[in-house]
Amino acid sequence: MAAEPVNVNEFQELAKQALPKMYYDYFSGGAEDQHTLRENVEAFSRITFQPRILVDVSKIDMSTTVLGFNISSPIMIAPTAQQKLAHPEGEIATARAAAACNTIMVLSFMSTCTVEEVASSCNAIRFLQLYVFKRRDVSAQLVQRAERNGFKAIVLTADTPRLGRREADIKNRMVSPQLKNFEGLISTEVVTDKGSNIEALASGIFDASLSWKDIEWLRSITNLPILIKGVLTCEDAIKAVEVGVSGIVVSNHGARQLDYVPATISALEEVVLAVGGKVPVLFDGGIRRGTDIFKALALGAQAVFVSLSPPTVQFV
Ligand SMILES: Cc1cc2nc3c(=O)[nH]c(=O)nc-3n(C[C@H](O)[C@H](O)[C@H](O)COP(=O)(O)O)c2cc1C
Ligand SMILES: CC(C)CC(=O)C(=O)O
Repeated sequence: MAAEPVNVNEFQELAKQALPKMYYDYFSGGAEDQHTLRENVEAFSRITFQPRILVDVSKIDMSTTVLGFNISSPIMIAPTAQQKLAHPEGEIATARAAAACNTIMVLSFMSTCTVEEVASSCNAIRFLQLYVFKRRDVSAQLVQRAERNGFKAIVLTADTPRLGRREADIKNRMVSPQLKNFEGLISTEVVTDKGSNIEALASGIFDASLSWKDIEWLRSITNLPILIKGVLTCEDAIKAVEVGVSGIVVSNHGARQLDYVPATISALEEVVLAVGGKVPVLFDGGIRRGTDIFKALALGAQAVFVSLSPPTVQFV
């Protein structure tokens, strides 16, 4: 029998063997040259520690609080779309994992299980990630369904006016299934014989005109706290605080959007300094080990998101 995997990279290798190439490439790939994809991981390896010795570490409490919710450790689950492509139980299995770990799951707006299915599957603390569609009424309906079903916050993804150019998806003609959340509302089943169907889907339905003024619109349709995901600069961090968001997520979307943006760990400190403790700063991108999380916390993140790409989804 093969030895048990002992780290995320080894899980990823197993996922590569288990998944159809089209899906593995979708889950693991980045945009264009994948420069930022590599940098997200490599920038962590350039940060080293100055350890102090003879400190009593016999009792460790890793629990923390995010938006008033106590979680067992500063590790939350990032929104990742279409999880049933990796495992038949999809986002329900992820929610159960979040509940078992006593942490927060952010459900992707483009999930394969509905908000109702996820809500009734377990008592995990759930936030909903939001994409704003050209059909604003569809986005609004989903936000309101999430609110009715006990979701606790909205995480507005602000780095995806169009989908990043993911060349593996173009070559594979990546397909996009009909997403159950939108049945009867809008079709997500795009069929194009050219390139990535998922890219065609995003350019067809995502509202590329989304801008700062729309935070006001979002506030008008929900009472939930709003976090903004995709901040990489002090300028945008200051704006986010000015428009009154409840939290900021430093993220480059796992390097799947604009290539050649900085590794997120390189952008974290300037955002933390600009925010000055006014709202919590969360972080994702390139985390593969506990020491990566320690580095993000040391640079001022309140907690991190890890993405459940195939490594974990397939084998939890
Ligand atoms: C397969 C996959 C799907 C994703 N889907 C979404 C999504 O639907 N919404 C979103 O805001 N971010 C999405 N992301 C980005 C993640 O939330 C997160 O920002 C990123 O994966 C963190 O980087 P990491 O993968 O290196 O941990 C996705 C990432 C992956 C890998
Ligand atoms: C369906 C996609 C728009 C989901 C996403 O955000 C991603 O694949 O990065």
